Amino acid sequence: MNQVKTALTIAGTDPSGGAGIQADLKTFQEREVYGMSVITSVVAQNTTGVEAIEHLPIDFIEKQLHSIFSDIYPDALKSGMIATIEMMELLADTLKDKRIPFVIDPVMVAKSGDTLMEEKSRRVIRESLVPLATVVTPNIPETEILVDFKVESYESMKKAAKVIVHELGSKAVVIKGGHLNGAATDVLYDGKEFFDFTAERTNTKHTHGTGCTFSAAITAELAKGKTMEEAVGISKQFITDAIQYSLELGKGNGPTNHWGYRLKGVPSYEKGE
Ligand SMILES: Nc1ncnc2c1ncn2[C@@H]1O[C@H](COP(=O)(O)OP(=O)(O)O)[C@@H](O)[C@H]1O
Ligand SMILES: Cc1ncc(COP(=O)(O)OP(=O)(O)O)c(N)n1
Repeated sequence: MNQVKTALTIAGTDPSGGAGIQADLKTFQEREVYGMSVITSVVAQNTTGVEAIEHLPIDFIEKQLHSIFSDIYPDALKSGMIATIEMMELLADTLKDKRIPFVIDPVMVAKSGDTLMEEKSRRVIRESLVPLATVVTPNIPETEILVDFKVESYESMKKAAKVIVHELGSKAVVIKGGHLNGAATDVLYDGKEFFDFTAERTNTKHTHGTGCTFSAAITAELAKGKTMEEAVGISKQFITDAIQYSLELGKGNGPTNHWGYRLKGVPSYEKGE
């Protein structure tokens, strides 16, 4: 019997390979699920920033979604760069009756400071997509836009997590602490319990694509049937290793290393410890 699990990413591109669709597909491959992609926007970007963006016509995004769902139905999916209100509405309409894990990485602004989601769409994502999510994975600035208050501490991360689940309607949320100081602590809230995932902060500027890689790993693990707590735990180790062994490529912020975990030998989660 064919046991392979499949995952779909719906996102924008990064021709330099560190973020977006390219990072998602590399992560799916490393996490041993069959990866598929629907492209929303083609982005001319590299390790130094974004040069130009072309959004694909909405009917063409719809055709790509149809190609996937009419043929290889994914076991889980994630969305990344969904820049316009039209794209959000299309996605909400397509996914409303799909009973598979849906991970939303609410990509708004790249680390380079370039805008990846139209300003007016930022609030719309709360009503159109977040209620459909199995888990949302905002970084600190994205969390602040979703909840409308400042998030500067562990306590305010927990307060924001409650708002995202109980008021915005996502089943769970992982608020990523990469933008705060000190240890890199992410907070998972599933509507009942909080779980902390903490790693030592790696002192590097080569963190291009961390959020995409982390959310793609969570998607892959959910596709394999892991619980949310297991999926986030495995993905936290995966992204920590990818940052620790990140690549000094390009002239700006180099990409994370998707095979970083292999450089450490067999990680404990692979040994079933
Ligand atoms: N320098 C770092 N060292 C270790 N982990 C980090 C570092 N920067 C970010 N992370 C982790 O990487 C993941 C992605 O977080 P973040 O960089 O905040 O996302 P985004 O790319 O969306 O801004 C989180 O698990 C976060 O804790
Ligand atoms: C097409 C595309 N999608 C998302 C991002 C943002 O990626 P992220 O993982 O948040 O990392 P940074 O690029 O912000 O370092 C992107 N750049 N491009």
